[in-house]
Amino acid sequence: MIRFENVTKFYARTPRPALDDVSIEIGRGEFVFLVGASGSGKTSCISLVQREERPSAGKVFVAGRDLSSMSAWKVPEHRRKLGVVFQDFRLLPDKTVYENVAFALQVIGKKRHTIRLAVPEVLEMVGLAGKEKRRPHELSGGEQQRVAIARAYVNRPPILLADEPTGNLDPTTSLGIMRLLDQINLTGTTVVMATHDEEIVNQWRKRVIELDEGVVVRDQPEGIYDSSRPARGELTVSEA
Ligand SMILES: Nc1ncnc2c1ncn2[C@@H]1O[C@H](COP(=O)(O)OP(=O)(O)OP(=O)(O)O)[C@@H](O)[C@H]1O
Repeated sequence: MIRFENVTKFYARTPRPALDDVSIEIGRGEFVFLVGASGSGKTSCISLVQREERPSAGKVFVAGRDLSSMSAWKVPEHRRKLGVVFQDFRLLPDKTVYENVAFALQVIGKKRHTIRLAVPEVLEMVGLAGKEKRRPHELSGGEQQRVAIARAYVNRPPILLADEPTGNLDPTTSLGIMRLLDQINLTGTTVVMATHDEEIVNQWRKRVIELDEGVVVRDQPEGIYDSSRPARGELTVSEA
């Protein structure tokens, strides 16, 4: 579903690469935690999958398509295969919960009757039925993240990318968000979650890919994460 082939990413005016010869393969329906210290390259991986960035060397494939040879006009279609969730929710502050989610369908030209059916269904799924008319500032952080997940998932993309989705939330609220992402994964959606959240990673025991200074230092099924342990040089990449 997602394949990185020897991907190196340099940003302008930086001495070392953000990603250094990264090769990863993530299959359809997998749930993967992408872990590593701040600056290790997690967000860069997510940006490459979205084709917000392009590799300096190597290739990124998503759903069989080589993103480097994809023409610009095909990029919006590519992005429709992805739902994306961020640490800071990124909701439209003047729109209601319903409108925030509906907007994601309006911009891709979905018909009104489709929107009227899909939005309540996804809001029910994320546990926000009854809160359709609230604006983001009238919701808790956890509820705002649920709106963001509803917006990312309403078009049922085959891939959901989540960049530190629990980064602004307390542990109990984080657990609820993680349960929701797990539930989405159980519908067959591939989920890639970048996180520092040791508690979540260690509790859920899913595949863990660890980055350290842009290098994959660990790829482990049912892995754990200990951020206090120096990653590079102490661990080897297993054939997962
Ligand atoms: N647009 C950019 N321009 C220049 N350097 C960048 C850019 N984006 C990221 N970097 C650098 O690339 C490296 C990897 O950053 P990245 O954001 O991918 O890491 P991360 O693991 O997601 O970190 P965090 O957990 O803090 O979000 C860092 O050294 C960062 O400073």
